[in-house]
Amino acid sequence: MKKTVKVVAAVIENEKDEILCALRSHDMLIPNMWEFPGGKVESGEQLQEALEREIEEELLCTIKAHDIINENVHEYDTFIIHLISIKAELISGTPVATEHSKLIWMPRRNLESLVWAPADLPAVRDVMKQVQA
Ligand SMILES: Nc1nc2c([nH]c(=O)n2[C@H]2C[C@H](O)[C@@H](COP(=O)(O)OP(=O)(O)OP(=O)(O)O)O2)c(=O)[nH]1
Repeated sequence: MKKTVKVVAAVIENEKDEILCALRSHDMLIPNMWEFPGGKVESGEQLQEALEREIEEELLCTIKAHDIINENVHEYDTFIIHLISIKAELISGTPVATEHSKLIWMPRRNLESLVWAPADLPAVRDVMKQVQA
């Protein structure tokens, strides 16, 4: 039976209506695909708490995690992912790619031009549909 992993991912927007996108490096699982940065939820952790920790560890900046935008269960060849994409706000610092090969701020309307990890596509569509408040 395939293992299911619970992953939280941050949809961080800047003041120019651009979204932070991260390119998985060639030596990561699901290599060379774009994702919303984040990682696995540890046992006993709240979703928002897990996301804030992962971003601090991976991007060396502080975010505040808000509401869930999309939840998607996707079956990869070797595991099943329960991906929870969460709206988040940059509180301090500048995101730095410590594990990813690249970070970019992408205008919301252009998100679909990137090659996303397959599990992310429903979240990407939802993010593109959201209009600026
Ligand atoms: N972070 C993140 N992972 C994603 C996304 N879409 C997607 O399929 N994944 C997959 C890739 C990985 O197999 C898994 C998350 O693993 P990870 O390597 O980012 O998480 P982690 O930092 O907690 O992992 P680890 O190094 O502790 O093993 O989920 C996404 O948008 N964000």
